[in-house]
Amino acid sequence: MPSMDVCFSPELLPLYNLTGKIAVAVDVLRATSSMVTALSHGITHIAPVSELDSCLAYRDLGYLVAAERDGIKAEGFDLGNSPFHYLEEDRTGRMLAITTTNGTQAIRLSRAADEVLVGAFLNVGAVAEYVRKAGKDVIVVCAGWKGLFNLEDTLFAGALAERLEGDFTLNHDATLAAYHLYKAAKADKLGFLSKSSHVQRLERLHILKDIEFCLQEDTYTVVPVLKGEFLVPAE
Ligand SMILES: O=C(O)[C@H](CS(=O)(=O)O)OP(=O)(O)O
Ligand SMILES: [Mg+2]
Repeated sequence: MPSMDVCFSPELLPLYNLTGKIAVAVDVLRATSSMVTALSHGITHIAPVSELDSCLAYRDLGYLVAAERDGIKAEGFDLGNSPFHYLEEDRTGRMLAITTTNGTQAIRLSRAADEVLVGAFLNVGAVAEYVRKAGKDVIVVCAGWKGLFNLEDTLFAGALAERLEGDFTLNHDATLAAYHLYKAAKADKLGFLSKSSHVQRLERLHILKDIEFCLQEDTYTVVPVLKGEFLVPAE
C-alpha cells in the first residue's frame, strides 16, 4: 500500500527522497488556490517563476504576469496573487506567469519528484483521486511562510490524508499530525485559522474574502501538473 508523507516547509526538502514519489505542492493562502482557480477559468497554462524579473520577462511573450511580495501586488505587474483575478475578469485563452512569496518556490523545489501536482482545498478531492489512481507514494510539500511552518498548508495535508485513509498508509508522524490537526479544524477552518499568522497578515490587507474563498473544498476538479516549466491541467 503506498504511503503519504508531509514536508512542513521547502527548507526541509533536503531531508526527503522524492524519487519515485508524487509531490503535491500546496500554498492554500493563496498561490496554489489562485493557480487552481486560474486553470479552472480559462488560463491555458502557468509558468511558476521564482524571481520578479524573470516573471516580468514573460510579458514580452504575451503572458499575463502576476507577482506578489508580502501579500500585495508587485509594482509593474498585471496581477497580484488573488484567485478573484480569474473570477472577476474573463481571462480565457491567456497564458500566465506568476511569482509569489512562498508558493512558486515550493513548486520549483519539488521537481526531483516523479510528478509535481498543485493542491489546494479547492481541488483536494480531485488530487486525492489522481494520486489514488497513480498508486505511488505521495509527499505533500507545504509552502509554509518564508521557510517556517504554517497552519493552513498543514490543514490541507490533513484533509488529503483523510481523503486517502484506507488506501494509503498514514504512518509518518508529520502525516498523523496534519491528519489530527485537520480533524480538529474541519468543522470551522476559518475559525481555527483566525489567529494564524497568515490570516492576521491578510486581514490587515483587508482581503478576508480571499481567505474564505481559498478554504472552500472541492470547488474545482482540475489537477495542475508540472510539465517542464509549465503547470497544465492533468489529462
Ligand atoms: O499572497 C499571499 O497570500 C502570500 C503572501 S504572505 O505569505 O502572506 O506574505 O503569498 P503565498 O506565496 O501565496 O503564500
Ligand atoms: Mg501562503
